[in-house]
Amino acid sequence: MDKSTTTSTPSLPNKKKPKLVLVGNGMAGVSCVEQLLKLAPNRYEITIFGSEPHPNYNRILLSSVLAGDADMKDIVINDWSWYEDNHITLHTGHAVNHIDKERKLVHADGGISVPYDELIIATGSLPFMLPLPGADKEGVIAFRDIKDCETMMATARKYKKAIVIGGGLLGLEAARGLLNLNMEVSVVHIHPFLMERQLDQPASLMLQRELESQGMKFLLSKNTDSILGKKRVTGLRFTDGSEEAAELVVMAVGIRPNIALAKNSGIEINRGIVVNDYMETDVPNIYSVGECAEHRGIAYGLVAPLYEQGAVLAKRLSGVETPGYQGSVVSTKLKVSGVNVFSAGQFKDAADTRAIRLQDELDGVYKKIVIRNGKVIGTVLFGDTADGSRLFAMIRSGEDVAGKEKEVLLGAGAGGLAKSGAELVAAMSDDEVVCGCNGVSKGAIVQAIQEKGCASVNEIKACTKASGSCGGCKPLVADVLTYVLGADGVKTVKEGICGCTALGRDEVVEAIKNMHLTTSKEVMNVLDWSNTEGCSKCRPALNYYLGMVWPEEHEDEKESRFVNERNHANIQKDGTYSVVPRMYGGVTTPKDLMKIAEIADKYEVPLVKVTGGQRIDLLGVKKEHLPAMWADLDMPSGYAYGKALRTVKTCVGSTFCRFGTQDAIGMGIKLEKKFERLNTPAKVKMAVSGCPRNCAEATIKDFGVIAIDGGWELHVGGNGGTKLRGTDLLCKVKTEEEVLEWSGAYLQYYRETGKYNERTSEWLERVGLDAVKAALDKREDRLALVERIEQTLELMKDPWKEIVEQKNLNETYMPIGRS
Ligand SMILES: Cc1cc2nc3c(=O)[nH]c(=O)nc-3n(C[C@H](O)[C@H](O)[C@H](O)COP(=O)(O)OP(=O)(O)OC[C@H]3O[C@@H](n4cnc5c(N)ncnc54)[C@H](O)[C@@H]3O)c2cc1C
Ligand SMILES: NC(=O)c1ccc[n+]([C@@H]2O[C@H](COP(=O)([O-])OP(=O)(O)OC[C@H]3O[C@@H](n4cnc5c(N)ncnc54)[C@H](O)[C@@H]3O)[C@@H](O)[C@H]2O)c1
Ligand code: SF4
Ligand code: FES
Repeated sequence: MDKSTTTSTPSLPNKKKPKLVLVGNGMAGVSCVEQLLKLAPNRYEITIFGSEPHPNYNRILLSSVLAGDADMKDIVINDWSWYEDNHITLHTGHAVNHIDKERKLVHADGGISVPYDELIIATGSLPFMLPLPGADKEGVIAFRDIKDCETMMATARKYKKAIVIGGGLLGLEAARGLLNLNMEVSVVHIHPFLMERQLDQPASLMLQRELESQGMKFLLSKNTDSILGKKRVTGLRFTDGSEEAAELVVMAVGIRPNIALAKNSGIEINRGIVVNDYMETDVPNIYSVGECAEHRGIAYGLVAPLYEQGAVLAKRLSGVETPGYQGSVVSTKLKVSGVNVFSAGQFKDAADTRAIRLQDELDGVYKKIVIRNGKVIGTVLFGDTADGSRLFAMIRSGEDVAGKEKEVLLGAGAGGLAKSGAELVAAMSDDEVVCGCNGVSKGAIVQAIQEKGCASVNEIKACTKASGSCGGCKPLVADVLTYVLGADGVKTVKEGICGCTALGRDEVVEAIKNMHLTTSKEVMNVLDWSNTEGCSKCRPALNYYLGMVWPEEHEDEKESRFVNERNHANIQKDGTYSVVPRMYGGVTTPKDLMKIAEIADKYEVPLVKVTGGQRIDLLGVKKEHLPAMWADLDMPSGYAYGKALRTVKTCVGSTFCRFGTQDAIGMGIKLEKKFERLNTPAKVKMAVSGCPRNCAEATIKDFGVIAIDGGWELHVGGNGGTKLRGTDLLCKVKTEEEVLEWSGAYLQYYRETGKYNERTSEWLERVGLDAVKAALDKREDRLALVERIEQTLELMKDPWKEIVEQKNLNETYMPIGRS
């Protein structure tokens, strides 16, 4: 992306045009110029100075570049040609060092001086570097620009151990990126809770648990005292005397408005450059927008308000009337894949506020709204953030919700059933904001689709900018498209399974089959992966696809699995583990119960809990006790951590219940014994009820069996989690053998066509019930699928049995964090 330090394109000679100079070629300043060019295309002769050697790029997406989900070339917002096309003179690699207010001149490094009539200062922020002894050592960096990003990527090729100081948005995104680059990462945070500026304590704890399960390590309530090492950093020492080794230290402890230029030029500053509602400084014809500007005492650090500021200034400079900038309520999302966090407004409790909270620790969902005087003033969402834009719109509009506060929190889920994306969009008002970064409403997107013919997310981006910054609103933009055009009208734009490839799931699986690829390395080489090591998204997916296509030849690549699967145990929030033995159909015996009790006692298990899946969870187990506990238990693993069959819940059925028409327990045990250990694209839950009263809740399971007079109903695609979905009826059968045949064929069809990480509820929505019925309708097709699943099932082994049968338990067992 680097070109030369200076690209100078003389603008069209026009003496009458006033000269506009922009200092800072970043997101806020250039966005203001873009708007100005739209409002008054030929009004100014424009010059832009940027101290970085790049054209205008999307700083936000540096996190995605680091994580391997985007390429440097993807993050350019305005390429070199944009400046030329708009007759803008661009000086890159040249910092402006002084403003001569009297003579209206800017002076830049390299002896360049340029006169101005109007001047915009948009110099952004500087990362705050803790002034610690040793902070100047090699390997101690910030995360702010392309250079930092490149340094991290190069460091990861040579070194193994990184520490990120600061558990805020930036620190966590940096940490996730470094993990993807195969570094071991510890995050040092001064507070006891992560992202304390954006989250309350419960959400913060859930976030920590999720990130720990991804392999991140946290050192909380830690204050760094000094940076160790000679020339290069070797570690950190903390004020409590403890030390931690590191070969790379990334400081992400906040930012400071970059006001040096304004300060040395005599422009009024406080924390930032002080501006009024029209973004004017105290000096005539000098304005400021972006992170360097301080408006009504606030210097913002997110793009949405900065773009609003730019829009106001563009109007001011083009003579379009504007009420001025009134300040912004901000919302944030963390850009870490697999983690949904949203927070907006004033979400902390105060004496004059009341909050409603909903916490579901099983599915990892937390929702909170804060109410003052009948109005929503803040929200925190974890796990399920679908209601974020609706709640944010309420906060911004100040709508009176007195009396219906609970409805507001439960939102789309109220009344029990989750709504589809298109239904959610239908319920949104036209002025509700879909893209927070760019302030694009549902109405504006609908207009772009209906009036400008946009038929894909990319075309909408080009037209409205929606989804062009952090990208977090892409799914919602896609939902608006589907809502307006219907699924058939939407252009399918090819998207790869991750940032390492443009190939989609089906193409990758086809290539694995046709080219007989049996290892991830082979797939990545042959299919030209851009990142030869793969990333956290494609590695586990490839491991699954390879195992599905070549059950015998493919050797499970343990290092590609997520940490819980790698360790055959669920890590808990306090760093301990849970042990869940299988209990087929929820049935146990006094002997097994006594054994479990003895073991719980022997290993001082702090909590013994009966789970929703009808088994017993031993919680709070120390890692070093795991192998011995499993050896003592001598019971099969319940796979409570895996993308595999979890449980088969049963009711008592005809064995004891007077309503029962069939043996639900017996059927459930058969199913569980048949499919235990089977790898599936995502977790699978089953249930069997002995009559249509359905006490085992089979209609919210991936595969539900309900006894009816003379047979069984087979239900599919249910989900009782965050996105509640009732099952669809697949078929009715007469015998238990038929239940086993249909369930085997159904599961294998899901295994062969599902995307990795896609639950059956999502898969069924995507492929359609009719397609599934058609695939299973003919007996010969069903038997072919059953044959393939049988081949796989024959090869499955109990992981803990294997581990405990090894001579040296602790050596064989792979601790968290090591592969
Ligand atoms: C990794 C990362 C991820 C982020 N993710 C998000 C996110 O998800 N959502 C969100 O809303 N925000 C996010 N942000 C914050 C967002 O990027 C900033 O708010 C935004 O870039 C600020 O824009 P700006 O124009 O004010 O400053 P900048 O984009 O920093 O631009 C300022 C430019 O001015 C140049 N400059 C400085 N001084 C001079 C000078 N004297 N002469 C010439 N040029 C000069 C600088 O080199 C810089 O290029 C993220 C930031 C980072 C670093
Ligand atoms: N997804 C996003 O929206 C996103 C992503 C990245 C960056 N950003 C923006 O970039 C800017 C910088 O982000 P940031 O996370 O550095 O800023 P921040 O101020 O939000 O967070 C800094 C964190 O560092 C912690 N901290 C401070 N001193 C510390 C110390 N000595 N040791 C350990 N921890 C310490 C603080 O408690 C705080 O939580 C912010 O404006 C942020 O909004 C946004
Ligand atoms: S589903 Fe029917 S058989 Fe099973 S427990 Fe309930 S009432 Fe009894
Ligand atoms: S919300 Fe960030 S790009 Fe739309």
